[in-house]
Amino acid sequence: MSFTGVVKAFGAVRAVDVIDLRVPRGEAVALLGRNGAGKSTAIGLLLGLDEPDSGTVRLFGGPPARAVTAGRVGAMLQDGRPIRRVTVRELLTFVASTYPHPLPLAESLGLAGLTELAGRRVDKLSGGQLQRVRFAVALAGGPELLVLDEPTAALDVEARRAFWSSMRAYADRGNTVLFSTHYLEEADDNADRIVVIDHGRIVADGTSEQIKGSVGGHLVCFDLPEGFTAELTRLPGVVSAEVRAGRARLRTDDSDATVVALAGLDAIRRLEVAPATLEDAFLALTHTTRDAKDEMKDDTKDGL
Ligand SMILES: Nc1ncnc2c1ncn2[C@@H]1O[C@H](COP(=O)(O)OP(=O)(O)OP(=O)(O)O)[C@@H](O)[C@H]1O
Repeated sequence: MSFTGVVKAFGAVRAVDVIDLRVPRGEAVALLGRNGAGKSTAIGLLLGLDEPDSGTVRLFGGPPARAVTAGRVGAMLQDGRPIRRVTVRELLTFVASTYPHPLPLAESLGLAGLTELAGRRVDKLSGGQLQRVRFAVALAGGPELLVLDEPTAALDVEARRAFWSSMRAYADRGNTVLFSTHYLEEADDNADRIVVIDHGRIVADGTSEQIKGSVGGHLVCFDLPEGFTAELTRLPGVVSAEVRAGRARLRTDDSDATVVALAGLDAIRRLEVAPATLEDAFLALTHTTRDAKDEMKDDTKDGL
């Protein structure tokens, strides 16, 4: 799957603002971004639901519509109302019949945790159960690429855990999975690779460890001593620093060197060293780009 120089605007909003991305077969990729970052738009382009203004999207070497028509892609999108008066089994049997190489019904029911609910009417299910039906519909055709837009949004803890274990089992068969989520720990636990989008652009792309490392792999926190004058961002390893209520929070890619330097400055007060979480990295990445953009806008305003 590939995006090359892809742009998609809605009026003045550049929802996707030059994306280049290549995903090889068999990878499980998480797409992260704040509300309105451009995830759903990118997914729509990938599925051929929308055309880019410029650039190209390719699926299995051809246009998305060809791969979708050939039944090679399964998608679980955010909306989609249930069809009335059919049972889960009837719905999945029908969907599977439209694909050339569907999964056996028992398998899609099992993977989605719906075996017990097969005889129930789709329009009588709870929100979380319906979400599992959407997952089963996405799997029914036995797709080589599974695209999931916020797949766990309505699921309770247990259903969520079961969902990820099924997703991983499906990816382990050599299938590609692309999912968006706002639950960062889910991306951390379940993706081989994480792509962070902000304002329609890719701001980070790598394994969870690489992304955490790119913004400083550890956080070093300490109370600033009276009269401390050293410039925090010049300390060894420090990538960024902030001070709140007299307490310094340093992001560092070499916490040992940072702590040794602080000791040399006799600055150790209530010291804490912790590995950065994906959430720390995400906030650092998305705030930086927003602030940079806002500053640019302000500069432009000043210039006018
Ligand atoms: N059909 C549309 N018409 C006009 N603007 C749109 C349309 N679809 C998306 N947008 C705008 O494009 C931007 C990206 O939206 P998109 O839905 O891709 O974000 P997202 O990352 O999926 O957000 P969320 O996490 O909230 O689902 C937003 O500013 C949104 O308002």
